[in-house]
Amino acid sequence: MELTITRPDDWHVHLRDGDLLEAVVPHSAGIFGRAIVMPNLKPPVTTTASAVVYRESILNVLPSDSNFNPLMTLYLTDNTSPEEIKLARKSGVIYAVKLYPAGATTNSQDGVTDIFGKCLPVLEEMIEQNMPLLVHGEVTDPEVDIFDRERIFIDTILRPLIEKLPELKVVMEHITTMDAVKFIQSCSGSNVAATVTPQHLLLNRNSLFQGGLRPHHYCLPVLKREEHRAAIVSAVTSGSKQFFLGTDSAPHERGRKESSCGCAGIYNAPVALSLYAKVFEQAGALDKLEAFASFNGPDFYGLPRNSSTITLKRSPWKVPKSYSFPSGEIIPMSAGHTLDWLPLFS
Ligand SMILES: NC(=O)N[C@@H](CC(=O)O)C(=O)O
Ligand SMILES: [Zn+2]
Ligand SMILES: [Zn+2]
Repeated sequence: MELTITRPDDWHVHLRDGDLLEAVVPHSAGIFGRAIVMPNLKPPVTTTASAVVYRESILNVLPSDSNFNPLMTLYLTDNTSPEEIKLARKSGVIYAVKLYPAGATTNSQDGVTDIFGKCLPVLEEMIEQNMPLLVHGEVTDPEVDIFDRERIFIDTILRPLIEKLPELKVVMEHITTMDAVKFIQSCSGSNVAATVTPQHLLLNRNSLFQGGLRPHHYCLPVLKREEHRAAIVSAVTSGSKQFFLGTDSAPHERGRKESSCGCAGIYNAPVALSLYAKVFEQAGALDKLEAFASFNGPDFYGLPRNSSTITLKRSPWKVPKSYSFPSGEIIPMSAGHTLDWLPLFS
């Protein structure tokens, strides 16, 4: 059996830089037409000028026959100016601005400390320029239980923000809870959406401790209870246009994951599409995969859908145990496992 769909895009990916960039770009570019590229490098991509340079470095490592189009983002800080948003729009290569609450996740230390106090003029300019805000939706207060950080972010920051600026386009990235599902569904109109990762559709928090501590299942927001996973699966397989594909593929060198203080992030670019297909097949909703993977994202961003296609063959294939690159190894999600849907590269 084969399934041919419009070529999907990845609306949330970390391509990193240096030799890690070189190692991971071909995996994303082989499957996806476009990708929204996260700006949390060291130092972060806070200006249009640095986003343009970063984009060039991605284009430089693309396989020669690739049409992959990296859609760049700016990293929002307390000091981002409305002028920078105008420049970003004018550049023609920047498609969104990313909110990392300071301290919430990998390389977020330069993120926003007080969105209402520091960022309203920038957000108003984003409305003007029709530039979406992408949100890592977790509060950073260390007193708040890590499993509650997304829910409390919705109540204390996201809902008030959307009430204050209803015209702002907002994507809640990598949602992990039924609270987020309900919140997204409660936002009427077309301005609020969410991306969903393969790991949050397939794994619950038990997978962090299955037979021992599993650093390769650790990402942020952290995996939640089974009831949350099930709610996210129902939402994406319902056919709602408010949910779309964003892998959050986030490679870290093996030693940085398998460590006494391991980094958050799951590398899933080579397996993501196969895993999404598995989720939709298990839910009896394979007919809804194409909209989730290839239509809802571009429709939300106001971009054309891709004109090329990709074919998935229902044929078992074995995921490599690791990928080597000059400074080490990266371990993909489902490493060493057999998956059912094989993407045929075109
Ligand atoms: N998801 C993660 O666990 N990590 C991401 C950052 C992020 O998306 O929050 C990373 O950059 O490693
Ligand atoms: Zn994040
Ligand atoms: Zn991410």
